[in-house]
Parts: sequence; C-alpha cells; structure tokens
Amino acid sequence: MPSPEAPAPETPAADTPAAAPAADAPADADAPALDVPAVVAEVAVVAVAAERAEDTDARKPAPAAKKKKGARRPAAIAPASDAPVVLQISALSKQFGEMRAVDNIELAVRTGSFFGIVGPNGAGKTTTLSMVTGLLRPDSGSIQVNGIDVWANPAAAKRAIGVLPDRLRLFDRLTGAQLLYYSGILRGLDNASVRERSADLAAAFGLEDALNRLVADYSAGMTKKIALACAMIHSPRLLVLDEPFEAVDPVSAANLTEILQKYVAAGGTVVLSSHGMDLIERVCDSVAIIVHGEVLASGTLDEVRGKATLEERFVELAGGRKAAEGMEWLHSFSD
Ligand SMILES: Nc1ncnc2c1ncn2[C@@H]1O[C@H](COP(=O)(O)OP(=O)(O)OP(=O)(O)O)[C@@H](O)[C@H]1O
Repeated sequence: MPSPEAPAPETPAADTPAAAPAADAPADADAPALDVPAVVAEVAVVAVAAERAEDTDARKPAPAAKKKKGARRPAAIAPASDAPVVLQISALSKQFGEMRAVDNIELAVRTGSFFGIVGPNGAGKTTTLSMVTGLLRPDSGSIQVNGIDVWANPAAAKRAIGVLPDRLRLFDRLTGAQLLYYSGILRGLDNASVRERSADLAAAFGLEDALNRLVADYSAGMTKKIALACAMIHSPRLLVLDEPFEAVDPVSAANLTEILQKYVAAGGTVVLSSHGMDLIERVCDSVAIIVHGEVLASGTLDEVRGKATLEERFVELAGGRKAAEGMEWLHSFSD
C-alpha cells in the first residue's frame, strides 16, 4: 500500500469539489467556495493558544453565559425563509421486512443552517441520514442536495456532502495521516492541499500526536474525530453527521462545536443527529423530532419547542416517560 509520501494521482480539476463547479452544478454553484481549511486553521490556532494559556480562568465560560436551572437557552438564529434549500427530502420511505423504519419523511434544510435531528432509539434517524448520504437506497421518495438528486446522480451529489456515518467503518489499518491523505486524494484534492488541510484538521482536533498511529489503535473518541476530519477535508457544502459527539470528551466537543459553528457562519450547512438535547439547543437553529419513522415536529428551535424545553417537547412527542415500576428482583442482590 502506498504511503502518504506517494505522489497524488492526477485528477481532472473540474471533477474536484475544491475546483471549478461541475457542469451539472446547481444554480448557486457560483457562490464563493467555502473556505473550510481557513475556518479549521483559525480554530486550530485558538485551540493551541488556549491550551498554552497560563491563565486557565480565561477558558472558563463568562458568568453571563451560565444557564440558570430551568431557564431556556436562546435559540441560534435560523437562516432567512428565502435562503436556498441545500437539502430537500421528499416523501422518503424505507421498510425493513414488515417494519416501516422511515415513513414518508419531508424535510427542507436551508443553506447556513445548523439542523438537529432528534428521536428515540430506533426512530429512524440513522436510516434517514444513510439514505440522504447515498449509503442506503430508499424504497421511495427523493433527496436533493444542492439541487442534485442523490440517487439519480450520486457522484455529483456526494461531492457536495461530507459524511460521518453512525457505524464507523474506516480503513483502520491505515494511520490517521494516511486516512486523511486518501480521503483528500479520493475527493480530488492535490497533494499540497491535502497535506496543508490534514495539518490544520489534526491541530483543530488535537490529533497531531496520533497521526502516525494506526486508526485501529485509536480510542472511540479519537476515531470519531479522525472520521470527522476526513468528512471535512474536501470543503463540502453539507455536512451530515450521525451522533458526532458520542464518545467525544467535553473539551474536544467544545472545539468541534466551534469548528462546526464557524463552518456554518462561512456558509456551510450541518445536519446532525444527537441524543444530547442540551447540545442541540445550544448549537442548532432548527430541529426535527422523528418518532417511529415520522417527522412529528420540525422548524426553528423556537417553533418546535414552543414554551417548553426541547427535552420536554421531545418526551411529550415520544409518548412520555415510562414509570420505573417492577424489577423488584433488581433490588434483591444475588449475594
Ligand atoms: N439493516 C436493517 N435491517 C433491519 N432493520 C433495520 C436495519 N437498519 C435499521 N433497522 C431498524 O429500523 C429502525 C430504525 O433504525 P435506526 O437505526 O434508523 O434508528 P435510530 O433513530 O438511528 O436509532 P438510535 O437512536 O438507537 O441510533 C429500527 O427498528 C431498526 O431496528
């Protein structure tokens, strides 16, 4: 297997996500290219500086930012209602045997949105996101990314998407550096860009010291971070992240959140699924609640949660909590 030292294969520039728009690019392809590396580099500098700062108080949240118990977080501002739709899901369904995992889902996500998808275990979130990213074929319905039909024109659509799938299947016999290298090269980046972006991403995610180790030897959180770095290396217009914060430590999660917020501020769009209601309320401007494969609520965070918290609204739509009755046997210990 060639090492990252190997020269990059020549790739037609017009076929690269970082180069000129493809002939079938959507109407807004003239928009300035997303400068994800700049965003990541900036966060990397901030992260390193913060780590070196002697005054650790500087990293504590300002008192004003503290959330009072029971108080609702103000919602992030959602894109304007006339902002272009970057992800359109129409009448999407998927059945496994008798089980309808995704049932006629409709969703529209606008450019510049930080969009959260929440739902109980088995609600259909991963199934939906897998269909959106071209990993699982829908039974019916359609998905458009940046105006391109994902299942009619998968190669073009995938150039616009960065994916962090739920069950990570990485080439884990590669080192982190090799994995980043091949992710970039396979997305059509040139050698120099891959190296520069890899260094920026490694610094931003705190993976510099791990780059020469096999990914198979990474912890769960490190694996998540290298997978996310691979998803971002080609500056996609849309990042689809299934449980990105699972197994990630709080400091790394804060770094990651900052990277994603800056990516969104620069015109990117993030769709993520999470069970962390607090995190969704903190970072997302819009949200959808999926239960039993159906979207029961969607819109801006304030539209969905109303006067309640997102967690209260979620519990209400998911059918309420089950009282912890029975299981007395659990209190009669085995010894
Ligand atoms: N390949 C498959 N074959 C059969 N059933 C499947 C398959 N993939 C998913 N399912 C079923 O589809 C339903 C939705 O699963 P999915 O993984 O999309 O849920 P989820 O909302 O992502 O759950 P979680 O929060 O637990 O990750 C579940 O009942 C699951 O068992």
